[in-house]
Amino acid sequence: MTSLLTLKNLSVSTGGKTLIHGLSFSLEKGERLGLIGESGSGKSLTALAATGLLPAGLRASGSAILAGTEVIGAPERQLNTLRGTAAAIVFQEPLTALDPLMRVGKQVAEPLARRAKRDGQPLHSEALDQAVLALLTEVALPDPPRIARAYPHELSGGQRQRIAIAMALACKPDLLIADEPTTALDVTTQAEILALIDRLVRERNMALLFISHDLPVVANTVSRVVVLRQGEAVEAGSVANVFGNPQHDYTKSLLAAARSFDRALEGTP
Ligand SMILES: Nc1ncnc2c1ncn2[C@@H]1O[C@H](COP(=O)(O)OP(=O)(O)OP(=O)(O)O)[C@@H](O)[C@H]1O
Repeated sequence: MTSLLTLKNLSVSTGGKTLIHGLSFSLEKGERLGLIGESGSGKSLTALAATGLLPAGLRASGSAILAGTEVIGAPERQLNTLRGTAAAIVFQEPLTALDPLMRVGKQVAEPLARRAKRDGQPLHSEALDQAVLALLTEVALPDPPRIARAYPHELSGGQRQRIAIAMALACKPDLLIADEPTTALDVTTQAEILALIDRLVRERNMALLFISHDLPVVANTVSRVVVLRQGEAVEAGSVANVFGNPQHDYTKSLLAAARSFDRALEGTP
């Protein structure tokens, strides 16, 4: 079986500095993989490199094959097609994905229309409006017609993240990449957005690359993890193995930090 995403010896560098060192892992169709590691360990850069979205000044080498296409060195045109179909990313801060001056319904309509055209079944006017409302309903936004007319600043942080998720779904991706999708939200909203992602991934049979430093959330969301430290994978395996029987000292220290945080919250020493 060919994997949906295969990284082989992927490195990312800037100037003389290497930020990701020879990373290799693969993700099968419908599989859920977590990328964990402390801040600055290279989680986001891995996702950006895998989808050809590295910012200017950063250079990737090695291989990242997404849905059968080599991303590293691919022309922008090819990458655009791939991002609109094979993979979509939900970022930590929904405002980065949203245009502040455009009604959110129109923003969801754009990727929907693009994907429909690519599929040879173009959507226009009334049918497109209906598809937008259906997508807003799917991400459990209340009163979709009202939300569709709203501008991003008129929505709550959780509602904005639901819009960003709807825009990702509009691409009908085989792979959803969620990069710390709940970090910017309050705790109750975090739980709702996680439950939403969990449901959508299951219902649409998408693969999930889930980036987070919240280990309990990762344990509940994915089945396999890769542990990154300073741009290198130090450990990888099933959640049960890596969390239950960590081999690397760094993984042990991440787990110990998560446990002591939990104990502090419970008020036990
Ligand atoms: N555009 C850039 N130019 C130079 N260095 C960068 C750039 N973007 C990221 N880096 C560096 O690359 C390293 C990895 O960053 P990355 O954002 O992937 O970490 P992360 O694990 O996702 O962290 P966080 O959890 O804080 O988002 C960091 O040392 C960061 O400073």
